[in-house]
Order: sequence, then structure tokens, then C-alpha cells
Amino acid sequence: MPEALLEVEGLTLDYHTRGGVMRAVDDVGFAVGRGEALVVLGESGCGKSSLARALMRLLPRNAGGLGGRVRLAGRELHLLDDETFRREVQWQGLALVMQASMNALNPVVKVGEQVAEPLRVHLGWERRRALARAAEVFELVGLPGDFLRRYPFELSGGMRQRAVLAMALVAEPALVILDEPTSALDVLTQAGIMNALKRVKAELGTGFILITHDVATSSELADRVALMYAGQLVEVADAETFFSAPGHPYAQALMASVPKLRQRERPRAIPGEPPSLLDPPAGCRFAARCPHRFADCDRLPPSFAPAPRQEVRCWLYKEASR
Ligand SMILES: Nc1ncnc2c1ncn2[C@@H]1O[C@H](COP(=O)(O)OP(=O)(O)OP(=O)(O)O)[C@@H](O)[C@H]1O
Repeated sequence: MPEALLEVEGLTLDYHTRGGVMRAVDDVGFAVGRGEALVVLGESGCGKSSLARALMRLLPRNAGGLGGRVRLAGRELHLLDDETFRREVQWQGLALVMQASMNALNPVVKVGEQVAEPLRVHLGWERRRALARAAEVFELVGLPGDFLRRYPFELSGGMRQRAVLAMALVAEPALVILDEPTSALDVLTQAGIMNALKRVKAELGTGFILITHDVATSSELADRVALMYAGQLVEVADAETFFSAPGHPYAQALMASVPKLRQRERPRAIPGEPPSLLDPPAGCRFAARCPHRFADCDRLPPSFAPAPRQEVRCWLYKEASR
């Protein structure tokens, strides 16, 4: 991995619900190198958006128990108060493109003004300079400069998504978190957005955390993959290793569930359901669905077995490394 840009250790986030306290992000740790794209992959409800919210401190009212250490370019973000975090880290350090944010653009404000807003409001740039910078970023993400003067309803879904991406990039953050950036779009539009992201990555050296449930999308941009299951990471590996030789039984099952061209075997669904985050099992969270389950899996939670290119949270690997 290149020099670490973002280092996350022991990140946790709880929600207070009627049914009790739910730990949606449980002891999550990973690193993202400079200019690197880490894909956080996992099925719906496993805690991916909660992870993004925890990193950006954009928490709903019923959230609590935000814990862990987050370092960005060596700066200890967890030691900052909220006010300093918003002023000094949001937009310039870390920026987030939230799920469905292309539908959250203000309908009565021209797109260019909205994209320039982080520069004007957070960095105090005057309007003309901010709009000129917005025009540069528009071009970078593949939007014609004259679209600055359009209203959101005059743009297609893909164009609006590019505009939201431009807004995240406008203050040149070191790292952008993208939560399901293409899930509401058709495949051609998705491909266009992924190409725009590749271009930004190559030209600006921006780091990315791309959150998705879609294996095909993830393989487009990923340098490394972090696979999430029931609130925890279960595998962190470089992309090539993950896609060619997934280690965790859940990773293997996930890859086997993806249809592939010219494959004789049918895609296999993963039987069963993930456990409730309100009452997760004491041992491995995937044990109930795992074809390789043995006695230890139900009794004790596995920790990560470290390996240079692939870390796996599974007793099979712990046993092997003993
Ligand atoms: N504000 C909240 N209050 C209570 N529970 C919540 C809240 N937000 C999310 N959850 C629950 O936390 C768990 C993780 O949700 P999260 O949205 O982070 O998952 P996800 O992997 O991003 O899924 P999706 O892709 O469907 O959004 C889920 O069980 C969800 O129902």
C-alpha cells in the first residue's frame, strides 16, 4: 500500500432503537493509501452507510457510542471537537457523496452555485472565483461548463450524479467517500461515472472509499477491498487477490453468487440471513450460513489472521496459522 492517508482503528457506532442498542459498526479498522481506492463491499444492512456517517460525523439523533481512532494524513481526527472537524476536515480533508444525494440538490438553485457552495461557505472564497473553480471541476467530471447555469431538473440522473461528485471534489479533499454512487443509474451511465472517477483518481491523486453492494461496480475502481458482514469487516485484501481468490467463506459465497459470462455453473445464492445486529451471535457472525463451520466458530469470535495481501477474520485461517 502507498503511504497511509486514512487510518481507522476500532471504529464503532451504535443506534438506540426500541429493541435496544444496535451496534451497526463494530470494531472496524482499515487504512487507505494516498491516491488509493478502497471498496467497502457488503450486502444491504451490514453497516456500510453507518461507517460513512461515523467517519464524517454525520449522525442521526439516535446514534451513540461513536468510538475509535481516525487519522487523516497523520492528524488525529478523533481528538477534534465537532466544530473544528466541520471547519477544518469536512470538504477539504474528507468529503462524502451520500446515497441518493443526486436527488437532494436544491431544485431552485442553479447547479453551479451549489457546487461552488463549499468554497464560498467553508473557505470564504468570493463568488466569481468559486464559480471558476466549479467550472474546472465540472470539466474534470465530464460536465460541460455551461451546465453551471442550469437547474437540477434540467439535468439527467447521471449528470446530477456528476454534479454531486463535482461538489465533493471542489475543495480538493484528500479523500472522498462515495456511498452507492451509481446504484440508481442504468449500466451505461454507471460506466460513465466510473470512468469519471478513474480520471479524477489519476489526475488529482484523490483517495476514495467506494461503498457498494455491487461486486461488478466495485471491481472497476478498487485497489483494495474491505468486505463487511453484520457490522464487522471480515476480509481486507488487495483487489486482485480478493476477486481471484477470496479468502473468507462469506467472500467466497458472495463471489459464487455473482453471475459470470461463459460460466457453466449457475450463480449460487447464499442460504439464510445475516444475524440481527441487536443480538449478534457470540462466535463468528457468518457461522450459521457457513459451509465450513466447526465447533470454535459458534463459541468464539474470530480475529483477523494477518497476511501480506489478504487479512481474513475466520477460524479456518487462525487454525492454519497456529
Ligand atoms: N438511524 C437509525 N436508527 C436505527 N437503526 C438504523 C439507523 N440507520 C441504520 N440503522 C440500521 O443499522 C444497520 C446498518 O444500516 P446501514 O444503512 O449502515 O447499512 P448499509 O450496509 O449501508 O445498507 P444499505 O445499503 O441498505 O443502506 C441496519 O440494520 C439498519 O436498519
